[in-house]
Amino acid sequence: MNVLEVANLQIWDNRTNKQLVAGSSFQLKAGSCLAIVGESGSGKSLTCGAIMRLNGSGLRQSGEIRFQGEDLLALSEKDMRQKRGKQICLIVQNGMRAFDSSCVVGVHLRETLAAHYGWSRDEITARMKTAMESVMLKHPLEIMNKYPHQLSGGMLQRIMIALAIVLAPDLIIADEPTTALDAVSAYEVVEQFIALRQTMGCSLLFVSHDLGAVKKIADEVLVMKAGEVVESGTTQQIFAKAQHEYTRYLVSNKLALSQHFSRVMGGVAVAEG
Ligand SMILES: Nc1ncnc2c1ncn2[C@@H]1O[C@H](COP(=O)(O)OP(=O)(O)OP(=O)(O)O)[C@@H](O)[C@H]1O
Repeated sequence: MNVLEVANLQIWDNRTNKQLVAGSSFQLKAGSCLAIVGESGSGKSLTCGAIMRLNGSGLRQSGEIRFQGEDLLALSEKDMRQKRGKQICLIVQNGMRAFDSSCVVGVHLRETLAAHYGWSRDEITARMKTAMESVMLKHPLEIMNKYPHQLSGGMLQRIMIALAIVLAPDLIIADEPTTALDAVSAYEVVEQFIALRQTMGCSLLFVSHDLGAVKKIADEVLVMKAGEVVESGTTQQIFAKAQHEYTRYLVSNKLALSQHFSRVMGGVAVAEG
């Protein structure tokens, strides 16, 4: 069964009328991980934004986006708000921007969880503490009392993953979750995503430039170029027998990055065909 079905998604810039995503279609099977790869500007984030219905009013879109069979584009904004977080959780590239810089992270976590669940403050804190410990964040209570700028990018990403663990959504969309991190933090965050899938069995849409991480985590890969899907297939097919010239170019050009990733992982040659 597919948890997500996107059919003929098209996105335009209202101001210039330029088409930014040109009719992409793909499916994500329940419990599996689909990675979207492609160079900067290929439409990956806009695709995530379209699913979450978070692209701004300067953009318009057409097509069909079905989540567990339900047409997301037909939902009222109120119903869509209920889906965000609790059923579909978005983890973005820059943890610093995801949190309100004017308050300690615990406030954001409590507000998010209180909006979806009728838990008391103590229960929320206890659940967050357990989840934060499970993603290797030491001293969670102290962390919850810190402002975002007092924490590293890797810590903020792990806090978002911990929040996702507590929210227990059916689908996690991770839009370049490791791009802003150093190699060691990126490795740790990818490990946490792998653990998350194993423990929660949730589906994952994983957008990344890091083909080493993609090879490690994804079951299937969608390759985007200039707003179009140029190829899709199993991770094995994409890395070993890519059909499209652009995919082969991406795989070979990202080799350096992947090898860096593999060094951090202790010598596993993740980028090998
Ligand atoms: N709000 C917007 N208004 C107009 N154009 C936009 C808007 N957001 C993105 N674009 C343009 O749409 C194209 C696709 O952008 P998108 O952010 O989806 O790329 P991406 O593949 O996620 O890139 P990156 O890997 O750099 O994040 C780009 O050319 C970008 O400049």
